[in-house]
Amino acid sequence: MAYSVKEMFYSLQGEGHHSGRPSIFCRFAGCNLWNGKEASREQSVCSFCDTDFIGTDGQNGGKFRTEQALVEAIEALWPEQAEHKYVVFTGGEPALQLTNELIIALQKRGFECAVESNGTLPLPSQLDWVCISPKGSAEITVTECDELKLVFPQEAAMPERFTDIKARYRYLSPLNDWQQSTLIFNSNTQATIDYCLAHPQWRLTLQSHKILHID
Ligand SMILES: C[S@@+](CC[C@H](N)C(=O)[O-])C[C@H]1O[C@@H](n2cnc3c(N)ncnc32)[C@H](O)[C@@H]1O
Ligand SMILES: Nc1nc2[nH]cc(C(=O)O)c2c(=O)[nH]1
Ligand code: SF4
Ligand SMILES: [Mg+2]
Repeated sequence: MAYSVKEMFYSLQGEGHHSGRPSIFCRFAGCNLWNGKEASREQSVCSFCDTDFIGTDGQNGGKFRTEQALVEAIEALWPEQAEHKYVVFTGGEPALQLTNELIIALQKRGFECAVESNGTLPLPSQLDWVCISPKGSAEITVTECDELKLVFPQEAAMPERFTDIKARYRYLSPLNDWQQSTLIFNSNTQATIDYCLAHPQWRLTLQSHKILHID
């Protein structure tokens, strides 16, 4: 199986349950809910995406023709000799490309494998951590996850719609301006705080990498 990767980098997980954890991000190209072009953003099912996932031209990006080639490129980004290896597959929508073969090959090299997915497509069974982030009116087909991380508020995807999804943790992440790489306190942040206080099964998470100005 060949993989199209927009970019790969080593940083701290900025969002959700593993916030602060050193992680390699492997960002696959392409998404099923938006083609990535500004001209079609408004007509898309997902219209607030903050990420460029078109093509393979980002840092450490490229076309990887085999699992082995991608495994080696990921391994090369982890600090030498260090343990607690962790890779987060994101995108774009990683479910379009991610396979158990890739995950198992990385696990053999000592990596835990996590995914950030919109939850509309089936995911490989061997993942160590599954984070689902529902988008607008898109139907969620994943029924169980480790972490449900909902961008808030979304008219067609309010938290009550997802009570049937089994999740170890439920987070609300304030909707941020996709044109801004800095996190600024705004009315969405306040609305998220208010919703969590009134519905304590939900916890606040912030895109902390946008506060810290790291990748
Ligand atoms: C770019 S997406 C890629 C993974 C997958 N397609 C998804 O949507 O979960 C990575 C994460 O960024 C979040 N995200 C994207 N745009 C955002 C925005 N404008 N404000 C807050 N979170 C955003 C998504 O909800 C998701 O949790
Ligand atoms: N630091 C950092 N944390 C992240 N968590 C999820 C991200 C993503 O774009 O999927 C992301 C990202 O792009 N950077
Ligand atoms: S589903 Fe994820 S990658 Fe696709 S457009 Fe929405 S936020 Fe971006
Ligand atoms: Mg991001």
